[in-house]
Amino acid sequence: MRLRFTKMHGAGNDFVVIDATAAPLALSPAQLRHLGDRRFGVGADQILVVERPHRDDVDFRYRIFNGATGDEVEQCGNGSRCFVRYVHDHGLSTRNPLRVETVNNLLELRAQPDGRVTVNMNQPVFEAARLPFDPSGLQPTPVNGFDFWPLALADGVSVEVGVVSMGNPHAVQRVERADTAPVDLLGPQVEAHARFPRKVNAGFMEVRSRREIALRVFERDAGETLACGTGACAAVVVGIRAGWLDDTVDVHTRGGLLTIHWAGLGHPVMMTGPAVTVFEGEIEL
Ligand SMILES: N[C@@H](CCC[C@H](N)C(=O)O)C(=O)O
Repeated sequence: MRLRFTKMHGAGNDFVVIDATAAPLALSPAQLRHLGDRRFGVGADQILVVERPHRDDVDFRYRIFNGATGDEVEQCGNGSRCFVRYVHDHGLSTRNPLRVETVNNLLELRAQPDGRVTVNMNQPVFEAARLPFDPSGLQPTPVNGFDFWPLALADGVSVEVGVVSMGNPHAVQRVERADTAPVDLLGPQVEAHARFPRKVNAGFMEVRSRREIALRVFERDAGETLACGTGACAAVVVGIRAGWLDDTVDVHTRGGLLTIHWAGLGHPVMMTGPAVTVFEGEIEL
């Protein structure tokens, strides 16, 4: 099968985007991994598939697969911005804002005049069972009334994480400096920690001021990426709940800048950032 694709990125978190609006497309995990493979395929952190919606009140459905495993995941912040750019650039819709369903959510996305995209990422979810996260027997450390949970890692190391779901699970720890944080060492241990039965995205947040953080994320089934949109939302939410951050925060990732706004409990998280097309192509699968 010959497949047309578009290579895109949002702050360096990169995607292969495929149009399945004309006809249904069922790619196998092996085909998805091939698309994600940086040496033998195209190369991408995630594969995004644009489909017709299953319900009347939204414009599209979009599905997300981690490129390294081919497994479907619930949410991808940077991908959702690229999805809007893709749909507009390929003439699939001129609507703005667009409403889109993901496997477990409904998002509203708005292309901005400056080329960036703003996404209503919905409200963060803190219930442990919904991540899922198993806190049984653990003693949390409350910071400003928000719980940080101790995670025992190898060699007697323990880290304290704030846990939150942005549709997908996140565990965020505060570090002195993001650039020297031991992401390679601790990221895989947090990601696969037994307390997270479906694994977790591991965030390392440096608070630079009340309006600025630096963030690195070791993504579930992807390794460290240059940016993680849901990770940026999760880190800012945790920082606001802990009393460290104001409601609008610039998040510096290794691949670019994202701006996150959250007015607090009961409000959705708004994420603004870039969405860029790199090239288009065809591949034999
Ligand atoms: N890059 C993404 C998140 C992609 C999914 C993640 N790896 C997971 O498994 O939950 C983003 O920008 O949010």
